[in-house]
Amino acid sequence: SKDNGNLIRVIRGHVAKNSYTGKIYTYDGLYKVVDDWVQKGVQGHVVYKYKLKRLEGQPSLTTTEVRFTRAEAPRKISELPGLVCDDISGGQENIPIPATNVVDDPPVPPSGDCANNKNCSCAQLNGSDLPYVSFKNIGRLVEPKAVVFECGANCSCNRNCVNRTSQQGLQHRLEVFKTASKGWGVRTWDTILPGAPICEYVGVLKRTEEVDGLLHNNYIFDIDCLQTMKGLDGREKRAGSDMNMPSLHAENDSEAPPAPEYCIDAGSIGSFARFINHSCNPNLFVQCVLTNHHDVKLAKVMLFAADTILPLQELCYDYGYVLNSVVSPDGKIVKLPCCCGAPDCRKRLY
Ligand SMILES: C[S@@+](CC[C@H](N)C(=O)[O-])C[C@H]1O[C@@H](n2cnc3c(N)ncnc32)[C@H](O)[C@@H]1O
Repeated sequence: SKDNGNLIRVIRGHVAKNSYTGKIYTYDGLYKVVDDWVQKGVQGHVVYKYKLKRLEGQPSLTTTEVRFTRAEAPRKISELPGLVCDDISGGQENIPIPATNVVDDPPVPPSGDCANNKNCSCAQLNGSDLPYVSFKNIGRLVEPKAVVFECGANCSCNRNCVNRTSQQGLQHRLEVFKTASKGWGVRTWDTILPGAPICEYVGVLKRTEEVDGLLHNNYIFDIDCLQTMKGLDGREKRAGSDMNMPSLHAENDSEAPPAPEYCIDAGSIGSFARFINHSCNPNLFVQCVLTNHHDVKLAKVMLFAADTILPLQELCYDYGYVLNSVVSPDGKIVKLPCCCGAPDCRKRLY
């Protein structure tokens, strides 16, 4: 109960003799013992009880704190009111240390998240603002970028830093399903908001020259930040680019950017991302992301939501092939009809 704003509580247990008249720290502050007595417990045992008065001059208690201190500590981290971080240690401790904030509106996490750190060098590489905003603890990409510079192993922030959005793993419930005309596809069970991260395109990292001419491998993704930036236009402009991308190819600015040197082959090993189909009117877009190094040739390839995607909609992105660019060993152009069904479908993938 409260007495002139100072909490009075009764606790059971033992208090060391020399601190009997002294002060006691509990979950919710500093107390003075104002009374004590002994009772018989229900099973006949002796129970020592102490009446404590919260010392004045401490910050006033909020209702949430009072409720919390009267109950057991919460069993699940996800149920903590005002949860701003699941584990402030970023997985470094054996037991996660959550952080809560029921004071600020909106609640902000303690430092360790670059959202509050104007000195974050990774954040600065992205321009003046962070590439992501946090919404309900999920980062969302504000706008497509040539490349996103995320915090990584060399940064002091923790695993939950908003500038590590692509490293947070799957955020939505998805299903791999058989489509009528495109083989397997992927659809969502949850509403996905624009800019939300979907997944990384995962597979075996290979040199593009190793896979050139492999017509029967449909799961190869070139690591091509130029195309990422400009969509289809990027690759078409490769031959004579006048694009201004100083951060990507400052060394040979006057020359056309080189063809992608590396690709990700999900033909034999990969994640569900390999089942995401092409659409000429996609709801995902491709974004190159750098986390632990700054080599754009080896950027991570991520898929982000381009739109609000409703439950049971199929996820798809633009594969970005240039028409007539796939040629068989005997020199014939290989064509693949598109079944995306978009009103403005280009009718062929390549
Ligand atoms: C990366 S895989 C996607 C998963 C594939 N549907 C499966 O069953 O494994 C790419 C292949 O899927 C098919 N595909 C993807 N999008 C398509 C589309 N819009 N129209 C027709 N086929 C498509 C093509 O065979 C393409 O080579």
